[in-house]
Amino acid sequence: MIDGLDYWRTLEAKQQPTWNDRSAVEAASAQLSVLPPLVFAGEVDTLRERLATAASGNAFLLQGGDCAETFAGATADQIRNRVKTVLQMAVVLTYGASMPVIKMGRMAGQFAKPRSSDTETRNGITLPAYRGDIVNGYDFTPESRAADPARLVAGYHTAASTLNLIRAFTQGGFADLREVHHWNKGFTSNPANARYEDLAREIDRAIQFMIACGADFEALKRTEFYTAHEALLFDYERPMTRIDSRTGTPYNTSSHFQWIGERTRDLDGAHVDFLSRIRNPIGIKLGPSTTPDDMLRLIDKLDPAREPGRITFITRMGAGKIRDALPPLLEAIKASDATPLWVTDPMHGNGLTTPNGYKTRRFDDVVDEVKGFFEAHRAVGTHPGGIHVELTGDDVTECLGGSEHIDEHTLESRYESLCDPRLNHMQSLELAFLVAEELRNAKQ
Ligand SMILES: O=C[C@H](O)[C@H](O)COP(=O)(O)O
Ligand SMILES: C=C(OP(=O)(O)O)C(=O)O
Ligand SMILES: [Mn+2]
Repeated sequence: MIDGLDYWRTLEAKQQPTWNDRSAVEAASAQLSVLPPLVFAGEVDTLRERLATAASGNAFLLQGGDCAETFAGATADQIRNRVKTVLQMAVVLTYGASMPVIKMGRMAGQFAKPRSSDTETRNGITLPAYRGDIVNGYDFTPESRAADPARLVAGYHTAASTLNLIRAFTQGGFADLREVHHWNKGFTSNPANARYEDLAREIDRAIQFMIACGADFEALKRTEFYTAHEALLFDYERPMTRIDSRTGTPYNTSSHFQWIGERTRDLDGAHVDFLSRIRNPIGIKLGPSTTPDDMLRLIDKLDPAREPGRITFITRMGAGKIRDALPPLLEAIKASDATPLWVTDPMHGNGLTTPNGYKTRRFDDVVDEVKGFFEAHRAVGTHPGGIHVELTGDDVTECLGGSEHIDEHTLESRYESLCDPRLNHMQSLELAFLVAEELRNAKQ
């Protein structure tokens, strides 16, 4: 009989690749199962406590990173730029919220993608869809698009080196608050961002005040930084799940936090069952069709003990729908004994394809969904606890609008994402300033 951590094997597992060589997959999984864990269970417990603080209205979660990390993109420059962007956003949000901001990258493991279609057709030729670097290659050839089990182990090593650099940056002095603030001054001194100058000046005064008071800036040279990805691919997530020697309970050591995607959150499906059995804090994406009943049943299955910090709902409703779709869910939670953390993903409900063929999103729609999220929480009296965005620290042109006024034509110049469009460095900072304003209003 199969039970416990392997019970998912008896259930429907959606969005898995078609591997042609099952024995090679089993060999790769066996190899992964004896490689060192990427995170320590004690760090995961600390994160759960931090998220509990956010769920109770006393902290804010920032999750950001690529839609699909790539092996080629795991360079020092690109990792640094992403970490830097998250740190820059976090300073602005900390000030706006007057609360600690929990920093979390969609990094060091965000390699597997669910797709709307199993195949892609170009010029009459049909091949398997790209499912992320941990499964197959992006090049449109039969060889590259075939699922390759060797990529499972390559994914682990890429995650390990990415995480190593993240730890070095965030513990070794790169995260120094004064330095991060200095970078933000560079952003607001650009005339295109003059609108945010006042807020930047206020933050500046706050830091000068801290310096004058003799605040301990040594401690502010380091920061906690957590990793997260969608727990999609069983042949990676299962072997990375280990029994913690301290407590005898299972932790998925591939990252601190994993989430279940909108396409795989079926109550009776394999993903929900597997994640119900691990100790990590978990996220669940909720799209606009989610009913209060779906949501409450997910809580019963994934958090029967109602443990603070265990569940984060990441809503991705779309700017046009959030104001109608979110309040009934918030009301249902208010009337229950559950205390999830609420986070907005203003990206995945706002996709569109331009006539020239680019998958994109409008910056204005992203901002509008964030505003709708705050409005819904204000109306119901619940805590808008975080934001989840697809971003990069590079100057790509993938989302329309923002202070650089990226238009359909400009998308062609630097569109690099292999899956969904990301906010670029400037757009990410601009969003952070706008969210900081919302947080300030929410407090008033
Ligand atoms: O990142 C999310 C999904 O993988 C993505 O939105 C699916 O995109 P598709 O509709 O192009 O498959
Ligand atoms: C696949 C994703 O989102 P969702 O499951 O919300 O569509 C994602 O976060 O990249
Ligand atoms: Mn995506």
